[in-house]
Amino acid sequence: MNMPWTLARQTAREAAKPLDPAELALPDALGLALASAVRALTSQPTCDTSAMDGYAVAGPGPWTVVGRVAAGDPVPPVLLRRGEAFGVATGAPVPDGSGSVLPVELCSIDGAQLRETQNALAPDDRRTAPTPHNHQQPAHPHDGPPPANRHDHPARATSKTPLGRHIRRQGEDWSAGDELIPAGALISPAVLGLAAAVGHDTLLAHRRPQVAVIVTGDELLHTGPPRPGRVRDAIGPMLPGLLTRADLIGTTHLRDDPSALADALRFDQADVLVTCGATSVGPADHLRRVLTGLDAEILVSGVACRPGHPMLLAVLPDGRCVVGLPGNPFAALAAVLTLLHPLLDTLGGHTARPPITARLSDVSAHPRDTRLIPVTRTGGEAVAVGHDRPGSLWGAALADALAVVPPGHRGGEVELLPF
Ligand SMILES: Nc1nc2c(c(=O)[nH]1)N[C@H]1C(S)=C(S)[C@@H](COP(=O)(O)OP(=O)(O)OC[C@H]3O[C@@H](n4cnc5c(N)ncnc54)[C@H](O)[C@@H]3O)O[C@H]1N2
Ligand code: MOO
Repeated sequence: MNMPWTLARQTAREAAKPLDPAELALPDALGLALASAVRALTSQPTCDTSAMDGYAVAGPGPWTVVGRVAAGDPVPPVLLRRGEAFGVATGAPVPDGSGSVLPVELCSIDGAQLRETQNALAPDDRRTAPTPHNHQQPAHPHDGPPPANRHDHPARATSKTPLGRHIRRQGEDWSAGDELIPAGALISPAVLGLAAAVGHDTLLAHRRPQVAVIVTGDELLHTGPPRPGRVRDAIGPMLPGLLTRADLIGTTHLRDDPSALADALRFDQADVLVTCGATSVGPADHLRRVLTGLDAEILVSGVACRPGHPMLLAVLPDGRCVVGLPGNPFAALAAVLTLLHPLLDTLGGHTARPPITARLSDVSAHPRDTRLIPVTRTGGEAVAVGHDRPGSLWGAALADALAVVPPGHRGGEVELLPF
């Protein structure tokens, strides 16, 4: 009895536990899943900071320039008073008492005398340091309103910087201890950059699953054109690009020989063994018998879907998983998306991918089985590309996803499995 498609996918997702986490240098964590949340080690900015090259000013102009601070300098140990200005670089700390920053192109300097050449400051920006009771919100054009109560810099708690134009307020992006990215999230290039920005040198990430592939079949060729009785292996070349959340540590090509298959399945360096072919009931289809001989627990033995119904998922006594892909290449792709991807996501500690959906019309559903149909997607519409016989990857090669068409579906939204 074939298992319903949604249950098969859920079973694959729950077939294993996430692999052990390790503390990894940032570059080594790319593409893995976070085993613990990324938290900020400091506030950002760590102090009130200029967003422009120019002059921090206090009160209305003209102003007298009393000093200069560059990016990389500590907070200037001065309190800016009405009528005073301080040269600042983008990213440099502004002195206490700064009302706003006047961009260098909007002012003129004559000796130490600074004037606005255009009306760069809003009336509110010409203020001096407020008391904590009339503390203003920042008006930096690139930033939204800051969260409340972000003044956590102990040394500056009594003389808070006035918050004016082009001043990025201490802690306006985040405070020390804030959770920025949850556990289970994919460590993308931007996550690495963010982790570095908040002070991390390493991240705790789940180990990437190690996958070994076993391609079986007396009839398979690995070079040159197919001919009567012989077919080119299409699954071996397809698989590496589908293993984006795993390491492919080896590919073995076997004749249809049960003892060779059993030996290959004893390879203990892999967390997951992916077999290709031998899932069916023909005389050379040994996979189920071999797994039984190895005392494997077969969790999924056939799925109510087209193509790919003989697909299989088993767990060996030592916890390694076996995913059996049917020999027909498009059926093998369907099995990768149904069983292998959810299993690898779980082993790698990734949270479930949010479902992607699109409207799909003009396809006929099957009365009992889920159909997996190659589609292209434009906006919210999916269009079937055809050429979807189980032995042919033509349709899949033209597509960017498989649409999941449940039994009896009468049109409307369907889930898409991108690849
Ligand atoms: N009596 C039945 N026969 C079959 C059934 C069934 O229910 N009852 N199911 C059919 C379906 S559906 C599929 S899918 C296949 C699955 O077969 P196997 O997993 O056992 O694979 P093979 O028999 O070895 O090969 C099937 C087919 O695919 C070609 N093949 C195999 N490996 C590759 C490869 N790496 N690259 C390209 N093509 C490959 C092979 O030459 C065969 O043509 O069983 C049906 N039969
Ligand atoms: O799974 Mo088979 O026909 O669906 O290739």
